Amino acid sequence: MQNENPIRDLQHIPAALQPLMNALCEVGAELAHTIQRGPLGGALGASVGENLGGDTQKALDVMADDAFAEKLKTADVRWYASEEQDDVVELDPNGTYALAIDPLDGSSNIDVNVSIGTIFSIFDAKADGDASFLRPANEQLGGGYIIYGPQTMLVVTFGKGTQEYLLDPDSKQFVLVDEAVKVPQTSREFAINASNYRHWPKPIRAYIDDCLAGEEGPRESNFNMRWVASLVAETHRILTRGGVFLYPGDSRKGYEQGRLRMIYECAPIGFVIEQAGGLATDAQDPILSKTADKLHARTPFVFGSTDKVSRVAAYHDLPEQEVNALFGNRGLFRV
Ligand SMILES: O=P(O)(O)OC[C@H]1O[C@](O)(COP(=O)(O)O)[C@@H](O)[C@@H]1O
Ligand SMILES: [Mg+2]
Ligand SMILES: [Mg+2]
Repeated sequence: MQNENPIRDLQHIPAALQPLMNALCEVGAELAHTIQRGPLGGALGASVGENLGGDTQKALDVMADDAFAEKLKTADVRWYASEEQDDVVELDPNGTYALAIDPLDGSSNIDVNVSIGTIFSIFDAKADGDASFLRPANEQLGGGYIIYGPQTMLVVTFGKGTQEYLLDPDSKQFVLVDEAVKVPQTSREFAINASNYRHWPKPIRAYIDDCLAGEEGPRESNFNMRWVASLVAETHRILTRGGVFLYPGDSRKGYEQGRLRMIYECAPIGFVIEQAGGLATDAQDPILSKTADKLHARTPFVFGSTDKVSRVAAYHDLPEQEVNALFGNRGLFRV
């Protein structure tokens, strides 16, 4: 499948970034096809190694990484930083851009036919590879993701709102379907891996306790819970119907800063969410104000509808006796 322009509607994409975006989408469309063929194309979920973050690499992780790195060599990209590579790789010494990527997000869902994705972040290239990425997230030129689900979609921002494109299975082109995506502000859903409850910091436990207490608790309202275990799928749901996502730091060894990686997961998702009118933090401070201190650095991550993300931050400012109080006594948050 070859299309001269994998993206049909280019009007929201800065001209200089169009070759890069077309390259990303060309590989994205090919990956969507590979994923749809599933086991007919080989054992996509087979374990093939381990990356620097200690995660098992699946065949599709490596396949996706190879495909993006190869295609981006001819798309004006100088520096390539991938979840699946230990160090920054130089693709084109004359390239203008630095691209960070999670080639395949939600790897644990490959074999279970649940939505997975690709997350990417674009900076202008500096002379040094590492320095091109170890900088404030608010210097991103663009950020977004491709979700491979029942529909394959591109969601991206270049700092002027968030746009959404659908891969048309007939024309095999990404077609603009929403030029100003907005995070709904009214929602009663939260997403967190609740199996880690006992490891969470107290303010996170208190926030979730109060959601679980429902109508009888200080929120005086019932909540619903979701956990897909694909960051792209959680993001897409929150962009569509609001809510809040939390992956906090916790007391497990290696999880002090949570699980998600700053440069190629949290920074671009935070950019997309903020441009859609939501908020993204490290549980307290804006994610876009943060700078990673190393390529694969992790960070706690909370994002979604503004009031909910602000409330999570506010729980961190509660006096000790309020955080420890049973929900019925957490007076500050009644109503
Ligand atoms: O298995 P856990 O701890 O619930 O973590 C799930 C999270 O891990 C991730 O799968 C990490 O991404 P990768 O699959 O790219 O490593 C996220 O998509 C997801 O939000
Ligand atoms: Mg990921
Ligand atoms: Mg990944």
